[in-house]
Amino acid sequence: MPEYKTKDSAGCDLRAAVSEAITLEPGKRALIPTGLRMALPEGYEAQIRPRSGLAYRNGITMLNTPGTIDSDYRGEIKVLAINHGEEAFTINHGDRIAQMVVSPILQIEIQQVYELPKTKRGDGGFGSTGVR
Ligand SMILES: O=c1ccn([C@H]2C[C@H](O)[C@@H](COP(=O)(O)OP(=O)(O)OP(=O)(O)O)O2)c(=O)[nH]1
Repeated sequence: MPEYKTKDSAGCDLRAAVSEAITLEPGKRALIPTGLRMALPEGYEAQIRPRSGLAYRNGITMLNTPGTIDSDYRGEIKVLAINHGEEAFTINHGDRIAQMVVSPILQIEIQQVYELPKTKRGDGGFGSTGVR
């Protein structure tokens, strides 16, 4: 059983738990099992994120990044990997394919209102402030 801890780094690595190697052709995606199930305390979530080295070198990221693991989820944690690179990439059993970060969440209740407080930005977004 590999160790999963976050003492010296923000995320703990997630390893592929596959009976057979999976080859991701360019542009293709796959759900990769990790063999992990967990019970997060209420008020926490886990995020599944890419490893930057795999992203940089091989174009392997998570399609839904950050994937959300709910505190009431008891199923196997899976990684939705996608190959954005130009070459096929093979994932073998035990490979570190992603990382997981656990963080507290704010539990909120959304209220419907007819007016919002004014700000300088207002409706501006999506590049409204330019690049310089
Ligand atoms: O990368 C991921 C994302 C999600 N999950 C699992 C845990 C999570 O708690 C559950 C549901 O995820 P999400 O809420 O993102 O999916 P949804 O499409 O909204 O499905 P649901 O209707 O089941 O909430 O799927 C994973 O194992 N890996």
